[in-house]
Amino acid sequence: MNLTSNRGNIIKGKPVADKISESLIKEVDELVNEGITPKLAIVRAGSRGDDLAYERGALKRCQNIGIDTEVFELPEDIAQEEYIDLLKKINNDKNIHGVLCFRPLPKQLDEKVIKYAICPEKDIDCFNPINFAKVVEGDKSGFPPCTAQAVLEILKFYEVELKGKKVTVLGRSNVVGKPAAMLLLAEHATVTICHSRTIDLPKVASDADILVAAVGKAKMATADFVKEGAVVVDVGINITEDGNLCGDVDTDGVIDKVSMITPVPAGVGSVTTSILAKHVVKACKLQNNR
Ligand SMILES: NC(=O)C1=CN([C@@H]2O[C@H](COP(=O)(O)OP(=O)(O)OC[C@H]3O[C@@H](n4cnc5c(N)ncnc54)[C@H](OP(=O)(O)O)[C@@H]3O)[C@@H](O)[C@H]2O)C=CC1
Ligand SMILES: Nc1nc(=O)c2c([nH]1)NC[C@@H]1CN(c3ccc(C(=O)N[C@@H](CCC(=O)O)C(=O)O)cc3)C=[N+]21
Repeated sequence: MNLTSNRGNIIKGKPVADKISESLIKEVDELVNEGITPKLAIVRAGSRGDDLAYERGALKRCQNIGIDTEVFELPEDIAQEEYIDLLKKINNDKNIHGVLCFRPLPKQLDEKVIKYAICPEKDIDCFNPINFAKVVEGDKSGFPPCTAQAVLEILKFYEVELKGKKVTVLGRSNVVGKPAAMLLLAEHATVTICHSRTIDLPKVASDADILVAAVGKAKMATADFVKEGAVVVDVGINITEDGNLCGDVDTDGVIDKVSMITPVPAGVGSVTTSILAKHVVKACKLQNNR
């Protein structure tokens, strides 16, 4: 990538997402010609705002690529047995190749039980521990969480060297922080993971060549979190008082220090949905021995 200056480059998700979509359109075309249409099932209990935002983006992306979708909308107070019965039905449905269960689950549902109910072959957002273990082992045959994978795809697209680089990940959730750290480790980065109990966050963060913020606290990472010339990937999606989206990084405050930074919106979020689509196509091909 030809960057015009070595400071303050905003690296957008769209070119990364477009490149992935373009090759998926061709792959889906070939499958459809053979009578196979990849299909994604989305399981949503209740109507949380961030689930709906992801759902809208995912449906639009799949539609553009030619992937079928079906949303299973459940009441927020759905009983555990019913939720598991639905997953069993999806597991047995040959026309559905991938399933996305929005997380966190409503509190009456026991994640420790439900995560085993999705068969690993259709588990395209890494809910089942089998797929999570593969991420930790560096086994690429599974499905890492789409957002964690999106972080990697952006860094690769913009040719950011990872080997031997110091990377700090802010956040250790199973959906984003922890798997992103494992994927970066597999690329031979030296990874530090921070969380709410980390002492002197700015010091640990500002030691990094690459900073990944996945905390869920609007503009928390200020200029003192960032080393001169660092690359910053802002995963956070926070809704501000005026209804706009903002990241976990105080972009205005850090822009003059960084070499590259992903924006919010139009950064990691737009790549996440294209990875989701990529995983559905991969699952579909594996299930059809392609
Ligand atoms: N771009 C995209 O496509 C996506 C974006 N997101 C966004 O990414 C962000 C993170 O999501 P997710 O991982 O699900 O969030 P979680 O709430 O599950 O995890 C947040 C993590 O941040 C840590 N944390 C919270 N507050 C602090 C603090 N003050 N200092 C240091 N660490 C802190 C927590 O630490 P501890 O473990 O100690 O509690 C936890 O590990 C959110 O903004 C979410 O909206 C999520 C999915 C997709
Ligand atoms: N199993 C699971 N995996 C998730 O990754 C997951 C989840 N559950 N539950 C909900 C949260 C929240 N989340 C969002 C993703 C994109 C947008 C979003 O706004 N996306 C815009 C783009 C935003 C941008 O441009 O940055 C779009 O796709 O058009 C919002 C929220 C995922 N999550």
